Formats: sequence, structure tokens, C-alpha cells
Amino acid sequence: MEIFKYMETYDYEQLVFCQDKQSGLKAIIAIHDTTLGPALGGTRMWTYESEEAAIEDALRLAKGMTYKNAAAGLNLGGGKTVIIGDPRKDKNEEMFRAFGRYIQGLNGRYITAEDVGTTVADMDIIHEETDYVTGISPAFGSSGNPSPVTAYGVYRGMKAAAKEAFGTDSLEGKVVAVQGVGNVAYSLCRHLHEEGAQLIVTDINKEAVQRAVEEFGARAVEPNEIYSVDCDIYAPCALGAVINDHTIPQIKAKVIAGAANNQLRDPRHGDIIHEMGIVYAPDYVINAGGVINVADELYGYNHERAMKKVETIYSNIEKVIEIAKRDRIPTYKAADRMAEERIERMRNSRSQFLQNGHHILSRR
Ligand SMILES: NC(=O)c1ccc[n+]([C@@H]2O[C@H](COP(=O)([O-])OP(=O)(O)OC[C@H]3O[C@@H](n4cnc5c(N)ncnc54)[C@H](O)[C@@H]3O)[C@@H](O)[C@H]2O)c1
Ligand SMILES: CC(C)C[C@H](N)C(=O)O
Repeated sequence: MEIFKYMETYDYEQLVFCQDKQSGLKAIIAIHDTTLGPALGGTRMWTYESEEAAIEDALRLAKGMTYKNAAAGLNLGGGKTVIIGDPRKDKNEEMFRAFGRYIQGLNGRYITAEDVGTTVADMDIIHEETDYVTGISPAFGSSGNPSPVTAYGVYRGMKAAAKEAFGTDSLEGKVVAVQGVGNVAYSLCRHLHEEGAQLIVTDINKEAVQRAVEEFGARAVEPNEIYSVDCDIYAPCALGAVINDHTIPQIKAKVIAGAANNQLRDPRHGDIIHEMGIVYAPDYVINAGGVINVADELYGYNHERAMKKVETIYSNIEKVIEIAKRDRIPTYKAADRMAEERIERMRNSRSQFLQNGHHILSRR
């Protein structure tokens, strides 16, 4: 990968490599765009096949956060961190302390939170070194684990997409295929079950599957079977790139609406599902609940205010569908247009973010 060429093509601002020999920290912080404000995005810990794969993931996820934050109406730019390692084996306190010091060194250009492989407890350790971290324990006046709020936003966005496909936003009796039943999807399944949807679930973690079967009466299938099951809605809630040349021909769902980031392998896959008549709820619009919730900490966390903003995910999905129909484009392009237009409008009044994150965080 030619890193500078890639960064220039997609207009990234900064890529930071963090190494701490003693703790084993190997982290990559990618800051995509700070036009709207400091870059807020979670920290993923994952066992990457190669350093190149980790860099690519950090870059793709950071850009996704720029679009997510812009489309959600937040005054925040986009960034993300990946830590190379196995979250079940390689974590230690010194690692997150060291990482916290690197974040502090960025002086507010980047604010972190949870993502796959990191927890509230990890954020609390980071908080020992820096204020530029959200999603820390409620005991600190913070918002805690963002996953249930993300799930609620996905549930609301799924209803908006269902209204377009089925003429009603009721999910009662609808068959929803949920891929991955981790932190977000477990709460999502609960909302769906309470509304009377029928669930088909899969996960590489057998215990997670078993829990969904026992608590929500879900039917379990093998991970590679989830694409081809007979269902109304496919909800990707594991990792990205699951909508691709191999999976698309198998999909029977009329709606794709889930929590995973970067669901489309490439933009052209968004064109293909559009031509198939599938209503696709763009990932970064529907899964913005968590970031909306943690972002509220920057104003002194208020749950009611945060949830009111999370409710806008329903109307944002409606808006994206409306733009797509008006301009005869796929929904993923409509979402990009919505986000890019907001960034461009703001670019006229401010360019690069200069430190005021400390000022914001001091209100918390
Ligand atoms: N947590 C949040 O608030 C939040 C916010 C926005 C987006 N997201 C995105 O949503 C997705 C899920 O996040 P999470 O926090 O629930 O993570 P998680 O790690 O708790 O859950 C992911 C689940 O997917 C399973 N999985 C992994 N690979 C799989 C495969 N090939 N087939 C089936 N299952 C597989 C894992 O075993 C795990 O149970 C991620 O893409 C994340 O980036 C999360
Ligand atoms: C800021 C976090 C809540 C980010 C979250 N993991 C996301 O992808 O939106």
C-alpha cells in the first residue's frame, strides 16, 4: 500500500503509529477529517493478518466516522484507532495507559471510545491519562457502554427502512436474519423480539448464539448460511465487507439494515443491491446511536437529550431514502451526499480543527 497516495486520494489528515515495548501496544490512530470538529471514533482491538490490513482498517473506519458524525448532525470529525492484538489475551493495564498518553499527545484532535474488542473498563484506564475519551463509566458522569444505544438506533432505522419496503414500519411477524449477536446485536434482538419479529441468528461464538436462542426463541444457523436464509430483513452486526460478490447472489432479504461498519465491500456493491430492489439502510447512518450517545458527554452527559437525538436516526433513514428516490441514486450515495454537503458547507467557515477539545471536555 502506498500510504501517502491513499491518504491523498481520500483526503486523510493524519496517521499516527503508537508503539510501547513494555506493554506490547501497537496502535494506529487515523484522523480523516476535522472540518466539523475534533475527530471522534472508537478503538478497535483485533488480530489482524498483517500490519497493512490493520492500517487499511483504521483508515476505512476513520473515514466512515467522518461521514457518520456529519450525517448525524454532530459537530465532530472522523477518526478511529486500531490496536493490533487479541482482546481476549493481549490486553493489560499498561497498554491502555500508554495508549491514553498517545491520545493526550494529540491535544484534542482525536477523542476515543469503545469499538469491537474494547470495553468501558478499557476506557476507564485510558481516562487515567487523558480527558479525550468517552464511553467511560457512568460513575464518572459519563454515558457508559454505547452498544445498547447503538442497538436502539439500529432498531429505529430498521423500522424506517421496513416502511419503505413493506409499506408499514411494524416488524411484527417479520423474519430478521441477524449476523453476529455480540454487544449491539444482543440488544437489537431484544427490541425485535419484543415487537414480535422472528429471529434467525448466527455467530462464531456458540455461547452468544445459545443465549439468543434461549432468550428470544431465535433459530440458529451456521455463519456461512446466514446470507441465504429466507428472511425479510438481513441485519449485518459482525464485521464489515459482508455485502460482496460472493454474498449478494445469496441474499433473499428485501431490506438490509444492521450495525456493522463498512458493510459494502466496495461502493459498486451498493449499486448492485440497489438494482436488485433491496432497501439498504446505509451503515453509518443507522449505526450512529453509539456515537451520538458518547458525543453528548462533551456537553455534560444527559441521557434524555442524547436519546432524543438518537431518535433522529429514523428520520435520517427516511431522508436518505427520499434523496435516493429524488435523485435516482442508491441509498449509500444519497447518504454520502448528505454528509458531504454538510462538511462542504462548514468548510467555508472553518478548515483544520484547532485545539478546543479541552475547552469542550472541561464542561463534562
Ligand atoms: N458497539 C457500538 O456501539 C457500535 C457502534 C457502531 C457500529 N458498531 C459496529 O457494529 C458491529 C458489532 O459491534 P459490537 O460492539 O456488537 O461488537 P461485538 O464484538 O460485541 O460483536 C460482534 C459479534 O460478531 C461475531 N462475529 C465475528 N465474526 C463473525 C462471523 N464471521 N460470523 C458471525 N459472527 C461473527 C463475534 O463473535 C461477536 O459476537 C461492528 O462492526 C462495530 O464496528 C458498533
Ligand atoms: C464512538 C463509538 C461509539 C464508535 C462506535 N464504535 C462506532 O463505530 O460508531
